[in-house]
Amino acid sequence: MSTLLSVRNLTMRFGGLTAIDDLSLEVPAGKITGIIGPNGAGKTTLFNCLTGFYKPTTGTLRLAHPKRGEMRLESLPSHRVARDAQVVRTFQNIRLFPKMTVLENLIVAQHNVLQRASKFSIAGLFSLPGYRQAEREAVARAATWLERLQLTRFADHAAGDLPYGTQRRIEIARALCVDPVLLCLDEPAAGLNPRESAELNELLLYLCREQGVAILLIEHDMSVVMNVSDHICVINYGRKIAEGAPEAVKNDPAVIKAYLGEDEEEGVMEDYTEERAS
Ligand SMILES: Nc1ncnc2c1ncn2[C@@H]1O[C@H](COP(=O)(O)OP(=O)(O)OP(=O)(O)O)[C@@H](O)[C@H]1O
Repeated sequence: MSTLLSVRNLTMRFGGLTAIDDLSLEVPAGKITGIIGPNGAGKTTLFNCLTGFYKPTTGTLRLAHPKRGEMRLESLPSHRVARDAQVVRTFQNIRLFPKMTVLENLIVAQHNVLQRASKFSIAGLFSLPGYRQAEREAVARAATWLERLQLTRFADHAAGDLPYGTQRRIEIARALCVDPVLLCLDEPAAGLNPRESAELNELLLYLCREQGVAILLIEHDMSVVMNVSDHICVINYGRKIAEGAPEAVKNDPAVIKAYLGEDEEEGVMEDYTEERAS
């Protein structure tokens, strides 16, 4: 499988604090790559560097865009990372527009396409045919993803009135509306109950296996990350301490030590995984 994203020697400093420390990793196309690590390890900072929220102190982020060729994410502003590189993220905290309907949330996400079609207001203002066509396509794209994610029945509900697990699913549907080349999910299982976590597993596997979406997944819930990831990269204090298949990573002494401290026995990570899964 070809490399989609290549992170090389990434460092991000905030004053005297080094949140990411010379990190290198490869993200393959069409696979799920898990990023795990204890609190404060630098996981979200990595996403912030990838998506243009932070400009890395040093290092390169090369995206092999299937249509545009190589793109250097570290030099793009955040709106261009989403619009041109099609690297899209969700956040730890749900950021839907709670009073808008689910369908409206998914249409707003396509504002780049609609704005272009509106010729920056004039065509939109007069509802010219090109703009109406773009609007129809935006609604159709939203309806497709709502159906694929089994959310159609909620299309006209206010997003903020829906259960937490459903809102998380809507956030993912919204991100999918911009046809991501790489979908970055920041703790999508946070706040979900075990049934919702199991449904999330199915959804992530469906997106990857059936829709070919490459996913970069930050997750603390081991019942999700260990079950769906093809490859896991473990970071601690901004440095990569292990990587590999889930089975290898969860038995890695450096990972067990990072999560549970010096004195724990091997295999506790496995117990932890099973405990979270049950
Ligand atoms: N804008 C910022 N200014 C200063 N320090 C920051 C900033 N953003 C992150 N940090 C620090 O960088 C380190 C890594 O934080 P980050 O949020 O990336 O960790 P994380 O692995 O995502 O943690 P968690 O699992 O708790 O979400 C932390 O020490 C954090 O306080």
